Amino acid sequence: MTAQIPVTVLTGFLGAGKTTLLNRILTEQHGRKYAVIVNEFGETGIDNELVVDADEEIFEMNNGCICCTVRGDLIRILSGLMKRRDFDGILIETTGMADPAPVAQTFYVDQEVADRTRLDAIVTVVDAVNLPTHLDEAHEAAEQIAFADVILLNKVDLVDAAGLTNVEDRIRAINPYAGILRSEKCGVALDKVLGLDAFSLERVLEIEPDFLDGDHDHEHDEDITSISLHSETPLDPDLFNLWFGRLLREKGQDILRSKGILNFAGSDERYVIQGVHMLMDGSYLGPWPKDGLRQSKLVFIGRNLDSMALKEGYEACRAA
Ligand SMILES: Nc1nc2c(ncn2[C@@H]2O[C@H](COP(=O)(O)OP(=O)(O)OP(=O)(O)O)[C@@H](O)[C@H]2O)c(=O)[nH]1
Repeated sequence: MTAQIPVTVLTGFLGAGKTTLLNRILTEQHGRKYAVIVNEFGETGIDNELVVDADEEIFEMNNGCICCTVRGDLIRILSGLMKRRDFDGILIETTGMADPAPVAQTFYVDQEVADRTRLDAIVTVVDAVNLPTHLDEAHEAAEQIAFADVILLNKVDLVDAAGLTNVEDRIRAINPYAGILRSEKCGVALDKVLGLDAFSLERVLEIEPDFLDGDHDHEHDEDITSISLHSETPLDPDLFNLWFGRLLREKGQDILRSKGILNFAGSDERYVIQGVHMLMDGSYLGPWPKDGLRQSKLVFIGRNLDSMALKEGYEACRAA
């Protein structure tokens, strides 16, 4: 019998640091090759462009949540990968809104996948700043912690010691078993997150006795939606930063996550903008492809999103 390929699921709420961890894994010298599957909540894929340009092939699954409508896609991608086997492991980055249970279920209830792969661990990245709010407002945040084999308590640079203890207490109340590693920018030794052989079916059955029954009945917070904006006209960087900064200051409670790749007038590089609630961050990512279209794309995920106002605000940032 051929060895089962280990699969690591990277999960965690919107903006916690999953792509940061994925990039860390892909850039570090470990001599292993990974197939990477990235799933996003918004219909416009941004993450595949934010994942470092490593040798690894990236399979993108957009327009739906990995735990719901696109599970068939996941099985298809996994089946295709199984035929090749030219890699040592599979990494799956879920959307920030995913419930990890049905993702884990795929590795047990689909026979072909179950025979050829082995769920090594569910690694949950936690945003030390926003976890308390996320736990109060979205049940997915608690599910991601409950199913974790390892938890990265990330963004420790932004929270004081008392705040970190408080967040750790909340994590422990949901999952007393998983190891908690404190991190800044997901800077942990990779042997603490990969090759752990940590996923335990028994523990999962304790949390969810019908885990092996196939269909997983779960609901998402219907209030959380996404809006994607696109344009080919270059944007004025000053106008954009002014608008975006004010938007997050005023609506950052409701705008849980924002991210984009922008075509700024006067620059040949792609500009990446990142927002997690009110915190924003931006940097140049490298040149646009030589003969490709320079299309800006911006995605908002949150509650009560006013698509008209967002569209108008964005369009007003066009360079003259
Ligand atoms: N200050 C600080 N910022 C961080 C840290 N880790 C990640 N970030 C920033 O947080 C933002 C979100 O990080 P990502 O890695 O894209 O988060 P994600 O979980 O992949 O986000 P989604 O996939 O959209 O849910 C980015 O701007 C990161 O640079 C950290 O430890 N400290």
